[in-house]
Amino acid sequence: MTQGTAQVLAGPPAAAALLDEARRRAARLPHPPHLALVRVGEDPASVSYVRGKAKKASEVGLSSHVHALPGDTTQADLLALIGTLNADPAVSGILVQLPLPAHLDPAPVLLAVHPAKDVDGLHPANTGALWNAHEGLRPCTPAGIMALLAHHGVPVRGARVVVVGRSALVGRPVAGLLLNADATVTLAHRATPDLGAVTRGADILIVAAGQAHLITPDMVRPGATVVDVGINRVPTEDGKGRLTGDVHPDVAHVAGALTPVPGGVGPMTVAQLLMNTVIAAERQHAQTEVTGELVR
Ligand SMILES: Nc1nc2c(c(=O)[nH]1)N[C@@H](CN(C=O)c1ccc(C(=O)N[C@@H](CCC(=O)O)C(=O)O)cc1)CN2
Repeated sequence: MTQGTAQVLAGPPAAAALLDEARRRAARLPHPPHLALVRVGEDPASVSYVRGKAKKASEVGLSSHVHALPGDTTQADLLALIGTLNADPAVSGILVQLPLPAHLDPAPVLLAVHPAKDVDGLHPANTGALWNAHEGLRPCTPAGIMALLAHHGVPVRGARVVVVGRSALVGRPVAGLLLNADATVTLAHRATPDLGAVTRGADILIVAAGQAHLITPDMVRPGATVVDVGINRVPTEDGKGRLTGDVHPDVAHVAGALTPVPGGVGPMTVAQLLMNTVIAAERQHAQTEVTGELVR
């Protein structure tokens, strides 16, 4: 098979729409929202993602600062920086780029971020709010997936959705968002027996398993919408490597619609982060107007 037939659910136009909204809303605030980007060490992917976030922030009228800490930073020093950023009224949002170096424990770090500044939506106060359908900040890639589906007119309400992958960053929260949107959700993972039998039941299949080409055409219901969250770098003959998703390219011959990799979900992650920063700034502005301080 050489040519795809599925509709391409492109990320850039959906991300541009989200960024336009972030720009419009940021301009209505008394001060530009400020995003603190915390990176520990020099992991090349993290360096590139954080640089991209800062660049996009300035494009939509947000200020940002990259706090680049050395790779041997201690847990105590990282927590101290987060404490300083929490207490700084000029900081609207804090993002700690993941993964952290192996000697650091991410759980206490994510717990230390003030929930009102947690623009990554990973603090338990925000994940709990998500699961209870209460107001809170939502994780960027999952919220970005919802925005991508909405932008391309894919209805979620009443759909049978299968999510493959149960990570805290994508699988679990996207399942929660889909439930809140009245989808019927199945959460599958590497221990799910006969994964294909489960995925073939999906009207919408969301794959965030971190395994290149895990999903093959025989695992997809004809006409289904497939969202590929995987970003896997595979070797090429020229040694440069190439990005590929968790979904085999031949799935394009079976699916009704498919997100590409690159150029699908990835750009939504950054756009949603900036939208979250604007939402956080709006809520902080509204709260300090009433109470004079930010209440946890
Ligand atoms: N604290 C967080 N850490 C990480 C998150 C996150 O949401 N919060 N997500 C990922 C990495 N990530 C953002 O941080 C991210 C991944 C991919 C893209 C993206 O636009 N990808 C492009 C391809 C980029 C390339 O060529 O390498 C695409 O898919 O088109 C943006 C952000 C892990 N860490």
